Amino acid sequence: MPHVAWTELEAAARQDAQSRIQDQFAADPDRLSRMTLDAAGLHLDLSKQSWSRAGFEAALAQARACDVEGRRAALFAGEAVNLTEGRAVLHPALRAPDGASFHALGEPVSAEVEAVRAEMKTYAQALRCGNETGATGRRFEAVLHIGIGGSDLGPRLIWDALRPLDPDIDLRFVANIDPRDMAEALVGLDPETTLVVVVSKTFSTQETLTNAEAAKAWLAASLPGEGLAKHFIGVTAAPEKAQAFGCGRTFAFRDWVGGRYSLWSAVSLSCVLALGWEVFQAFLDGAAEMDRHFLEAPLEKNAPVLLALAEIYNVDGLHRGARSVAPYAHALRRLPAFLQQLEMESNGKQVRRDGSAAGRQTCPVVFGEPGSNGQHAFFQQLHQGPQVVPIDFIVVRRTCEKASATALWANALAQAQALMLGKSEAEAHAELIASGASEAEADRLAPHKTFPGNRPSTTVVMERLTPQALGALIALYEHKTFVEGVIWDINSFDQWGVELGKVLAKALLKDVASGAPSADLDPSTAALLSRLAPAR
Ligand SMILES: O=P(O)(O)OC[C@H]1O[C@H](O)[C@H](O)[C@@H](O)[C@@H]1O
Repeated sequence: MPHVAWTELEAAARQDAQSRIQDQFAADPDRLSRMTLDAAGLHLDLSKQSWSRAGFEAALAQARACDVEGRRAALFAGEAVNLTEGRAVLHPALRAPDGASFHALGEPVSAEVEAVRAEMKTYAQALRCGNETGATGRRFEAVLHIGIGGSDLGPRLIWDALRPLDPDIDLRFVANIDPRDMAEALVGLDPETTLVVVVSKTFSTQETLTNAEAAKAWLAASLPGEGLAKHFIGVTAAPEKAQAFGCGRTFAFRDWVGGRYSLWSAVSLSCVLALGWEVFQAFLDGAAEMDRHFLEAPLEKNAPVLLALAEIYNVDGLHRGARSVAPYAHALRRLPAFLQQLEMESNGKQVRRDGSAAGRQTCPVVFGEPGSNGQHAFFQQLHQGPQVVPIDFIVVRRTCEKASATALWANALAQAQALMLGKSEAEAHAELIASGASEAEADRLAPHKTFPGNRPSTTVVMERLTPQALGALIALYEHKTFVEGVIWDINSFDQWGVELGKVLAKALLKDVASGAPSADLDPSTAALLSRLAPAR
């Protein structure tokens, strides 16, 4: 396909850069109804974005010109959309209801997906009711989940979001190769009642294998050798490697499940064990509902498409290179970290699918913190910094059964309002005078108390943080990421950018082991290495 021009979108954005968001409501009386929608139990409000009606139409035209609908069909049809690795990308198959018929590169996959789901369900039931025990016959009371990147962030998000206050199974996570992570996770655990779930798509990730070995040593110190396998579960696309490591049981998934899209698979087994199958099924159902919406809703009322277009408009039209995300729910505190991997590992690319230079900004830097904590930290920059940073507010109406979350969501709404409206220097001046400041004092302080405003945001609202709502929310961002990749014409499903560092780390470890740094090290790295390497 020839490269699509950006002329109209850029021209519309130049125009919109001259206007203020709040004035768009008067200019276009339908703005609120056109820019709000409901999908899979979530409500989205994109009316505080920077686009005018013409700007939105230009963004929509860009999506059509890039054949978002055709590429979406190719994704769901299991074509090799990950073209640098020749793989299908079929995470929607993992959450589709029983009886679906997905194909990966022409091969049927749904029966296998259902079989693994059934296996997870049976195993979880047996473990939770005490039929599946450890080497000494005691029931499992804790699960230690070892994995990193896509084999960690998703399950951790699910657990934090959905865990009961007082869980009957204690779920701990270890990702970092820093031994401190493992040491903290093991505090208070009893080897006899701990199940270790080693999660790695490749089963060759250095951090995960190192931590798995450490866990093995910890278990071996107190358990009979022959029973060790009962305490090790492998979740991987390379089951033979998990068996060779000593896992007594493995749950498999295929290479058409990308690491950062794998939380719908057995990668979340630990969560299934700790939360029960019903909770996980509801989580899958929420995502499947978002899949249906993504497939069926017209582009102009399609939640992932609109979310993607708002970002495209900010990045490509208005040159905004960062986006913040603020979940106003303590239980969603890991969402920013999850989205960082999902979006930046998917779309942080500089070449098009055909290998030519993208020649433009692609994925913005994504960062965030839960609200309202972030307000007391980096929001200063969002309100008054020279750089405009669009933000997504995730608002949960009721976060807790016992207490009202009104103060929480009122803060979210107020932040979005403040970012959009701002405060002029004249207003700041008048306020200072009204509070008793002298004219000279008001002149001096007013510039410091001025807010430029006109800063865009999207608000996503859910009634409660149910498993369904969480599933829908994550699927919403997955499809948004996909649509952006289509419009930027990049492959969202490889991650070559993480490889070089791994190779160099291996070489440095070799240097340390041999005690002889290789001669071709740059002076800075050589000096740091000699400072850090233990003297021989
Ligand atoms: O699941 P694994 O094979 O252990 O991979 C874990 C993670 O490491 C890799 O370096 C990639 O950056 C991630 O996409 C992946 O999720």
